[in-house]
Amino acid sequence: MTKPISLTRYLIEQQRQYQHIPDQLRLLLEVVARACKGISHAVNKGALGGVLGSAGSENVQGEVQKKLDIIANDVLIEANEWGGHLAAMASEEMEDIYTVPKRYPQGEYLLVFDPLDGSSNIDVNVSIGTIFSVLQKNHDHAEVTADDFLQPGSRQVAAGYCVYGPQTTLVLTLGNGVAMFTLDREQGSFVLTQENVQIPEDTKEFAINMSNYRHWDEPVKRYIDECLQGAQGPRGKNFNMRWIASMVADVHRIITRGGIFMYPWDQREPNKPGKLRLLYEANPMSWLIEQAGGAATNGRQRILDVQPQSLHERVSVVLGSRNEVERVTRYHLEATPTESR
Ligand SMILES: O=P(O)(O)OC[C@H]1O[C@](O)(COP(=O)(O)O)[C@@H](O)[C@@H]1O
Ligand SMILES: [Mg+2]
Ligand SMILES: [Mg+2]
Repeated sequence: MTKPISLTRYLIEQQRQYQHIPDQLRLLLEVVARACKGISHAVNKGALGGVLGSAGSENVQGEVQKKLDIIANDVLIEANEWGGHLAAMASEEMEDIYTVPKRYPQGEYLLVFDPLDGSSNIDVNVSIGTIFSVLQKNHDHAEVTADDFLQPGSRQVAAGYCVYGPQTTLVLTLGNGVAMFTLDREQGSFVLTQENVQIPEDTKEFAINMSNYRHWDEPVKRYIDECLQGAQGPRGKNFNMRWIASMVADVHRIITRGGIFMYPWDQREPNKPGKLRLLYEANPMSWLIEQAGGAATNGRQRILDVQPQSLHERVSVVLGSRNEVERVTRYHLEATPTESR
């Protein structure tokens, strides 16, 4: 039997193979993985650990915070602030950025995260996760501000997520493909379980919240209508549907067996481009998807090319199997402006 490869060993081998991975970045990723292990333990305790239910507060987006949203946020901050790898952090659960206190050594990276994705699934024991992205700090700025985080996703230096499901799985890219690690609870370490992950170009499975159908733009309705017509319709094949309502779990399925995921703009909040957040959710997931051979757009443009204007900016998301994402994007570009934003 071949010896299991730990996350640490994988990262060191990546460093040897690709000279551009600095020690600070490797150590930072190990700390993030350790924090995810801590969050995984908290999630596993569930009602026994008193971690379920609402925290009785709201985040900056006006969403009710669950206890685990706050626990996961605290675990990530506490694990990362003293290590010397980071200059600042930004989180879906915090209105402002968190700069590393001056009593700790200052690093050159910025860490961005959705500490607990899929909050509505916490109390019902359905898969949830942590999404993270690493950016480089601007060396010309003595003090880090929120503006330093407003970098397009194409400038990420690492991105990943950890899904807390039947298994705890960490999925990571440093720009050289996608690798998956499964948490071995007996050893307490993440073990490499798949390398060079590839998403099939075609699929018969779509993921979208169908209850919003009446609020969508025409191009999205057109795409879904055609899927629903199945073998009798223009696509000439039957489609299956899945919607877990945890982006991390839906994306994990797509990375594992293909599919398309959409959370498009809709009329419920016409002034917002979508529900999902560009920095914490869309950018890291889009980079992972592209690194696995898939595609990710906002319906018109590659998500990784979108220049963020604010920390908590939202974006429409279409990602997954390349040929399906290209079709949805074409439907948007072919539509007249009034039919599509
Ligand atoms: O409940 P809806 O509208 O289907 O939204 C589900 C989406 O919202 C999210 O839960 C948003 O993430 P948070 O739980 O981090 O706010 C996504 O994970 C998921 O894809
Ligand atoms: Mg989320
Ligand atoms: Mg969240």
